[in-house]
Amino acid sequence: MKEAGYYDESITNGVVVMVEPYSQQKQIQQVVYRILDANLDRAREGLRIIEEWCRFGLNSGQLAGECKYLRQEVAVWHTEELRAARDTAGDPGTDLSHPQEEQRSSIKALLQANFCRVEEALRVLEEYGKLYHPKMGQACKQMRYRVYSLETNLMGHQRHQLLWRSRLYLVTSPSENLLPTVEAALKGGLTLLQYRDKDTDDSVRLELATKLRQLCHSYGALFIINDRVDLALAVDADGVHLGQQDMPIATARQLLGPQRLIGRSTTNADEMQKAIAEGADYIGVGPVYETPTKVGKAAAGLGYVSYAAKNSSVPWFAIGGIDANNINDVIDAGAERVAVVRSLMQAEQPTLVTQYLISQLHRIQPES
Ligand SMILES: Cc1ncc(COP(=O)(O)OP(=O)(O)O)c(N)n1
Ligand SMILES: Cc1nc(C(=O)O)sc1CCOP(=O)(O)O
Ligand SMILES: [Mg+2]
Repeated sequence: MKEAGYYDESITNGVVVMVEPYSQQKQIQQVVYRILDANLDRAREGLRIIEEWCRFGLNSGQLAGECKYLRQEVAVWHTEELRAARDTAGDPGTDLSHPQEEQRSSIKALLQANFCRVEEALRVLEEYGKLYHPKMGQACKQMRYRVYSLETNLMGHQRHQLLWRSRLYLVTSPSENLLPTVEAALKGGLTLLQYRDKDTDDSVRLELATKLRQLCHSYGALFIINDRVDLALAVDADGVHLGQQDMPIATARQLLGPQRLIGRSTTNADEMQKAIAEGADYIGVGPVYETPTKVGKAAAGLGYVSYAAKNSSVPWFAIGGIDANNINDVIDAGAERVAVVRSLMQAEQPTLVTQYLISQLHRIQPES
């Protein structure tokens, strides 16, 4: 590669520009080379960490392939002269680490930290690369945008995988013990929570939703907001649950983007087909039994559960009046997933009830 020519000229168009003596030019060049070398390494390492999760955690050849492609694109710029500039012993940065780098609360946090690392490294490469090769800045900029897309796709993929794996869905009701109850359920293996509160001030909703999102994500669980797309965006929730009277799915999708989850309540076959056609990521199927939590809504019954078992192409959750006593009837009707409010919000031992409900949902389905 040609040496950086920026330091060579003393007069350009009759204007005197700053010139460093040759020895200083060389020194500056070495510094630029070291910056490029360090950040090329950083970008590749971060991509490799993300790639391993795509490959072994998500089993996604497509996402892993994109990581590998980006790693190889980065490697093209890692020339011998840049590697030769490395001086690890003389680098004061090798001992510097932030406490947050020493602990990761979840895979999501680990991935996000590494995406940040790759994106930052590419930004550095974009700027300093302009001093090295006329095409390096532009190439790194394009890679950075590809990494942004990869991040969006991967996070969406993660959410969908966890949604499919989730058997039990806790929908909250207002409670003095909201956070401890939710945490107890998370300890029991809950991976999907919906914050539902029809009568509280928005300031309180915002505060509680923020805390619940943090709590859920620290346990690697998905966090959904009932009814309110604006609140879901404000607290960076994983998605929103919309009933038949709530916002149309298409409008919510426009606001939330393709990667967040949208659930829809359904009570009959027509509503189910419409919700799926409109792009719902999952559906609620109920009420299976009449319930005081949703006063005035007639039961759809176990017949609708059986219909859903045969016809739904998206994950669906039987909901309404389900508890430890009748869950096996609902499972026998074909349900693999259920959503509950009172069974957990009013449980004396939410961890144990969560474990019990999940264990029943994992039992082998009877032959039909
Ligand atoms: C999982 C799940 N299923 C159904 C509902 C009910 O939604 P909706 O009909 O909009 O009623 P409200 O919950 O808003 O009163 C739900 N929330 N979650
Ligand atoms: C919020 C909700 N939606 C329903 C529906 O059928 O759409 S039933 C329901 C309440 C479920 O509460 P519990 O588990 O306490 O019976
Ligand atoms: Mg609603």
